[in-house]
Amino acid sequence: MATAWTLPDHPKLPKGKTVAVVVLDGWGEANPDEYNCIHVAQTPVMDSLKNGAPEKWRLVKAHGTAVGLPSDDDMGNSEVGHNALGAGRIFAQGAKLVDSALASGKIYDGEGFNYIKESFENGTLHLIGLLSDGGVHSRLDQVQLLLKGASERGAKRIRVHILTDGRDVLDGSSIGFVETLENDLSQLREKGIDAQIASGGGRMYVTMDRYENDWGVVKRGWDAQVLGEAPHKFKSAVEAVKTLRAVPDTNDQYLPPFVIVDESGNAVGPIVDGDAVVTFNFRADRMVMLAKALEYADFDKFDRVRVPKIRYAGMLQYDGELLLPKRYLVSPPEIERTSGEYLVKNGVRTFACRQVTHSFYMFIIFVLIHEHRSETVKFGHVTFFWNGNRSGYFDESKEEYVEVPSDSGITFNVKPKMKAVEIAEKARDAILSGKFDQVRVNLPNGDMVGHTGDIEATVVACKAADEAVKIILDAVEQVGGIYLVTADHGNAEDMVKRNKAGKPLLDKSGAIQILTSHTLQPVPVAIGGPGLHPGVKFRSDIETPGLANVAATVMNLHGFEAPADYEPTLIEVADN
Ligand SMILES: O=C(O)[C@H](O)COP(=O)(O)O
Ligand SMILES: [Mn+2]
Ligand SMILES: [Mn+2]
Repeated sequence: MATAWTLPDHPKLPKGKTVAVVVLDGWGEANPDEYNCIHVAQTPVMDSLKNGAPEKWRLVKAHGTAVGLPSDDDMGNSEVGHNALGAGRIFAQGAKLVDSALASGKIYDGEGFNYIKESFENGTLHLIGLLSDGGVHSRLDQVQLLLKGASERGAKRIRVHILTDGRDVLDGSSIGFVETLENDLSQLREKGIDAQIASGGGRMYVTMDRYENDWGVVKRGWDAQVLGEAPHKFKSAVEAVKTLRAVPDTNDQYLPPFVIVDESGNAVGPIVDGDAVVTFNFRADRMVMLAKALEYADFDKFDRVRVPKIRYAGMLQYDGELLLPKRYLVSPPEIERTSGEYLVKNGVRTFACRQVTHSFYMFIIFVLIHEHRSETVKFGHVTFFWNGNRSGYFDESKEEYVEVPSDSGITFNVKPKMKAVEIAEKARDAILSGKFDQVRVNLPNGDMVGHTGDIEATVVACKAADEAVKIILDAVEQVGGIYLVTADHGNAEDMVKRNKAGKPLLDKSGAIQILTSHTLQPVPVAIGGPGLHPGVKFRSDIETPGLANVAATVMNLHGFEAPADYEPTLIEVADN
């Protein structure tokens, strides 16, 4: 059935207000203590939203089943958080879809697996991805099942190219994951399968860049994985990780690339003609660049030196618009009819097609042009993820996506303010220009600096994000607009691993265990601004709302009712 794109008018809320949608990345709500960097930081603007208008500030769930993850033990993340914010519904996410496909065995019946299987007789099966149980980009138990399943279905020679984590899991945990994998591979070897780890490196330094921020990262991985060349050579991956971690100031996230070599010093697993490759991350953003390098014939981002003729499949298809990669083991969630697409179509499509009278009215009062700003490390969050893992515009004439380049080649604790002011100033200018009805931004500081585990720097980061919010809210004030400030998941509000009672855990040496990852905490949603109808307040009848309830709320703020199958709006309008 054709989609009915026209949204009903909201019975009480007007159209034509400028709406600023601000997503604070990694900004959850937690008990105030010394490891809550948001609490420790001076954040007068966010504090005033919380304390100034209790009926216009509330918490929503940003993790687990509320955002389509397998269980409520799964922390939120940017992909699922922004997907829910933009799509207004909860879709079973990659982690869950891969779980079911493995459990039912359907993964082995699909086109993707049958394609790579053609290489099993004469070639090697290479698995490349993030080795941890973080559940954000990949999960070790899924890799274990895939190894078992592939070997039972004829893979005779297997090479695993690992990326160590320390970002979605504790730093230092990489050794345990490598040992677990080594154990599995040795069991396969006992069954006569030639299975080994072939290369590795830390996720932030090798392979897993995103949004084309730094192709050098992908090249380092390519050299090790495909060419079998790296500055460090070891006989085993456990030895590699232990040795490289012993160097001062290194951590799991930033381990240099290494290859595993045989007795004669030759790399054990370069990728060659006839091999099969699976990138086993289910999350797209940090695998798209490698997918391009593996799949595109025309490629000029770095010199690939040798481009093997391989059969390549992603765990999922990473980009539904680019159809990248062409082959994949599990179909991604079909996140369609996102709020962004609806809103664009209600500004323009109605004008262009049949509903002439209505559309003319719409056109005059609602030329909808979105402006989306963020710096490169988070750029795609308010575009790609927001739009249901889809790159590109819905209607280029009505949308503008602008990117503020990130600093590259540094860890963000060095510059915790990042480009927050630049992002906010661009948003401010867009709001003041009067050309845009929705200005959507992501402020990355709490998250990007939170992931470094540097508490002092994260406090500076939170203050910087708060200052950026002020710049944006001041502009909203000037144009008589509306704001909705929220976050995609927690991070900076809790920087320490805790026991069940909430007490910080200590490591063997008595030091606190720093939490570099996201959290299970809820996030705030605050609305306001001079353009907000005075009767608007948060409903009290939605008991456990989540991020998916935000899309209908934003549609209301633009003067529309949300589609019936969207999660309900958070707001109601009292007659006064
Ligand atoms: O990719 C990352 O940086 C982390 O694994 C998750 O962080 P994000 O979900 O905030 O991007
Ligand atoms: Mn995030
Ligand atoms: Mn993050």
